[in-house]
Amino acid sequence: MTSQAFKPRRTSTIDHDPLSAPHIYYGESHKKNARVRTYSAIIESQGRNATTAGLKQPARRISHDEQSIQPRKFLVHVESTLKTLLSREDTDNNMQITIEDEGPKVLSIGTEKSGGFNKFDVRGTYMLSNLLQELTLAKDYGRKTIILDEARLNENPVNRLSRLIRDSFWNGLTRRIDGSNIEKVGRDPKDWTADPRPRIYVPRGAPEQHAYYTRIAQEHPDMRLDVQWLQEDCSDDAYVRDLNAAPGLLAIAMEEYEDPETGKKDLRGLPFVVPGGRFNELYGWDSYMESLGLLINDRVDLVKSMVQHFCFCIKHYGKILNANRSYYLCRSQPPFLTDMALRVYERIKHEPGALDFLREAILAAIKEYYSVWMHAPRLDPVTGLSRYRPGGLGVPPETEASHFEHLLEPYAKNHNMSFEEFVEAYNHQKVSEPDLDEYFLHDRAVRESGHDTSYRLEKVAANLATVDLNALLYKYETDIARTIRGHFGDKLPIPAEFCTKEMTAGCVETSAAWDRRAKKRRLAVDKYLWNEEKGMYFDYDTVKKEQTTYESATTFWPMWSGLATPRQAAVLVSTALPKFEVFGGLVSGTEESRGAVGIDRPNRQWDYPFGWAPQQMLAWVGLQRYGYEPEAQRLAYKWLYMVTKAFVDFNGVVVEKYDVTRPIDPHKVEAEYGNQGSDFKGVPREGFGWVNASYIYGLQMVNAHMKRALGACTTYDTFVKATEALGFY
Ligand SMILES: OC[C@H]1O[C@H](O[C@H]2O[C@H](CO)[C@@H](O)[C@H](O)[C@H]2O)[C@H](O)[C@@H](O)[C@@H]1O
Ligand SMILES: [Ca+2]
Repeated sequence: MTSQAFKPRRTSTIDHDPLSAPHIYYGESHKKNARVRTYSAIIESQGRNATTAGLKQPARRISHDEQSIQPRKFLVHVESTLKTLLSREDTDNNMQITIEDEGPKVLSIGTEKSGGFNKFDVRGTYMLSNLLQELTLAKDYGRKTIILDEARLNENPVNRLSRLIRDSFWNGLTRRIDGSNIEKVGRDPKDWTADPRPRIYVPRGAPEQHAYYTRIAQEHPDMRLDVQWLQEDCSDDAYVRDLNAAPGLLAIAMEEYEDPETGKKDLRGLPFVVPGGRFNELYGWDSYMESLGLLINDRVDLVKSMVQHFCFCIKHYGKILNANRSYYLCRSQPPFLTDMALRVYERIKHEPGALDFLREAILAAIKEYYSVWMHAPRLDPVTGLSRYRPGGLGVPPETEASHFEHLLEPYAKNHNMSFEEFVEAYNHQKVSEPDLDEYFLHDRAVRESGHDTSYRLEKVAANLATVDLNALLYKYETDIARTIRGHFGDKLPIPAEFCTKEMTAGCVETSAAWDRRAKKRRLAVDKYLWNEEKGMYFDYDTVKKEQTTYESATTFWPMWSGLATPRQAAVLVSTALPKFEVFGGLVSGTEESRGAVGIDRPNRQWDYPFGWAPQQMLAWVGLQRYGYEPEAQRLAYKWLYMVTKAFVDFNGVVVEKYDVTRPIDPHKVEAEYGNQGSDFKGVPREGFGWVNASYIYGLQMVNAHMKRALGACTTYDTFVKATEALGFY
């Protein structure tokens, strides 16, 4: 095979940042720098005989540029290199290059300096998968030939992942709901109907949005946008069930803006971040978790608007929704609004309107507190504690079709019906099955808790005063007290639209009442949820009137919210922490609590051996709050190492959850609907919202030594040995 050299038009002194974001690096301005007249094809076919180890030999080298003092750049023809790379290295044909592929793990590509004549070996899974990612991006931008900096291929993985999250993933996950975007965000991978189409439900209190979307639908008939009013009482169980025949988005906050070109005023959706994968809408607690990373990445605008969306939801739907789809209308999620709003306020307090923003959020949180969490059916009047206990009827439609088969098949059989016939009859109360009613009451509560699903909660969730929820409400109470005192002169008048019947006479809130509520909750939590003997918190069954025994990582949430006393915190660290600490950080629950799993008792994704970003982040913050800095850093290191290693070995993967006991491929989780975030072609574009955030947030917690060690993919044990040997710790 012969090789023809390029004659590049310029030397390699391009004035650019080799690690700039893809739209800059591959976008128009960069394009002109890589115009070439000819291209020398990669030598691909030689040396491909199998070795004894079953691996293929690298392609034959021509001339190699092994030595270079200048940062190396390559001159690459995008399409042909992609083709060669995939055919040699992606041996399991999943459009990713991972440690499971059995290719030669080396590809020679032409150097820019030699006009592509001399070759350099790109070696190993990480560099090759980065090459695949870069070529895929270049192709997206319509590039035929590129000059590629080696720095993009061998970049320190910690820097690379942080950079991708900051420059690409957040943008990939950002949505606005308006005419410009409704086709994208209207798409619902969970839609079960025969004719999925963009549909938006607008609450009665937002007529301007109804008029807006009606106009958009008329202007763009090709979108097939269906615009519907919601009825006034939009949480009525039967009404929400009936909407399942035509599922759709629920309208969220919009702003007025002026088109800079035409000078015309119009509405525009406020942006927000979706979790990723099948979750393409605004979620409750995911948004909070995402905000912890977004704020570090200076995306205050996004977090601020997510707070505004939550205020809109409380005003128009009566709660912060599980997510803004019609089938979530009865359901909320773990409440984090006060903390989220206060974090934003800290960043914008010098701006005009900042205090109004905070006031609006605190008023909304107060309304939510009274009317959702301290109200029937979620409030347990005996203990004064709260439960996840949403309304709703029938089988949750958004789950995987097979999720309830095992449970429902026997009922269908008894009624002599097919599975589908039975679900239809049961949902519309044409057959009565009280046991199933009870089952689904708890199932809906499991989903409201965000911990869907887990043997901690199955068949009992709606009766539990959980540690998690009550720790969060304590945070509301203390945040609200502190804010009223510190920002509103200890008197917060409540406008009529935020008043509920539980509010004090004259509708003025003062900090003293909120301090009392917090104190009362702490006493109740100590009485019902704290277990002195076992040295940790447990949920309390308000019907059986006893503590449960399932050991859950939620036991650390009282440290996050400041509910635990310093002594309780010390006991949690010495007694509970060792039960949950594993290879990749904290596991959701202990193996013993989960019990045996098998064909008839499948794995649940919020049980052992799985670990989730929110559990890690809340525990880190809690540990720091009580002065357990080394423990917080250790847990953060373990989690970050696991995420980094999977990212390096599996083509940049970042997923919804991890098997934190599995060192080699922790992202492989086969529970319930599988793992979200792993199914991409060539290049990851989104990661997963809360794991992205945990990565950015975690990196702020670990020290400089740890950060360096993570960049070199050093396990925690090796890191400790090395630093001990050097006398650092
Ligand atoms: O479709 C099944 C369930 O999916 C959601 O739960 C999971 O994803 C959410 C978004 O990332 C997350 O908030 C939750 O903690 C996860 O378990 C949804 O929230 C459930 O309501 C739904 O039934
Ligand atoms: Ca592969």
